[in-house]
Amino acid sequence: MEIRKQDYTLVYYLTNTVDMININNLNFGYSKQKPLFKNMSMRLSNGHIYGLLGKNGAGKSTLLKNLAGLVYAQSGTLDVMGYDPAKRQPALLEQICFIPEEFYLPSVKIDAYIKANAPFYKNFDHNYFADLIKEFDIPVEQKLINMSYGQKKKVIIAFGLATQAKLVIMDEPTNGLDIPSKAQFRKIMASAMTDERCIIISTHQVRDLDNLIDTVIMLDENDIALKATVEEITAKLTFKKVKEIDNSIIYAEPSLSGYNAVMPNYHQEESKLDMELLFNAILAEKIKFKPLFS
Ligand SMILES: Nc1ncnc2c1ncn2[C@@H]1O[C@H](COP(=O)(O)OP(=O)(O)OP(=O)(O)O)[C@@H](O)[C@H]1O
Repeated sequence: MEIRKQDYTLVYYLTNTVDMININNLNFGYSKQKPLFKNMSMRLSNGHIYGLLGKNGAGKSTLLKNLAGLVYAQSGTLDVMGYDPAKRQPALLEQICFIPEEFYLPSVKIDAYIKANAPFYKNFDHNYFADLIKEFDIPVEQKLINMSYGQKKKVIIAFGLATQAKLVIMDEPTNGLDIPSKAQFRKIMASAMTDERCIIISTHQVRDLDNLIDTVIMLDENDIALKATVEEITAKLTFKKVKEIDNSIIYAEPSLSGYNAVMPNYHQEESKLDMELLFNAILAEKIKFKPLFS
């Protein structure tokens, strides 16, 4: 059997801790007059769960679509496991699981759906899929089209994870999930994480991702406003409740008993990252945060 250079490249990417995604000077806009990303550069590696945050319209879904090869850069380069996703080569596509925010499922039962779609993924794990469907309590005898939005979402999450793809991209995966399902989702994602995988989850539901993501990426004003691990963030910043505001505080929001505040972590205090507070803080005080994370 002939082994192509690209097969070697893929094996290399899947067996080493290297940049799985390398975005270099990406320029993208749906029209030339309205650029969405300007010279964006970023590297993402395996073994991480990235949380992608940003205001409505910041470009989260668009960035994910660029990575999945569903829209194309105007200039700059995008390298996903050694491939250009815009070329949509099968060897790369079978290593990408993209769970979009909006999706269509056909008028068939799960069995027929799996029969039609699983063959595109040579590592598809049928037993794991069956376990996930059971755990998510999906009515297997019902046609997909007649399922509730949350049930459909759980089917595509289960399908996506069962593909065993190395790059898992999820756009607002917890939207539409009920409270127990969100907890199941967190548990399933934590166990789906392996050293070879890179998981990117875009969300507004930051509390749903609490304790799951290890790196925060925040998009704002056509670029990356922040990319930092939770460890880095809590090493540099303290999140705490205070009674009064003083000069040490970078950003604060009133709470019932005073303020929820973010301040530099001068004394290596341990605190828990409040992602919602961080998000609002960076939007409000981007210039003050920039030197801390550059
Ligand atoms: N197919 C499209 N054609 C033209 N403009 C688009 C298209 N898709 C998205 N946009 C625009 O691109 C911008 C970014 O949209 P995108 O959906 O990527 O943002 P988002 O950060 O995911 O937003 P949200 O949090 O609301 O889901 C928005 O201004 C949107 O109107």
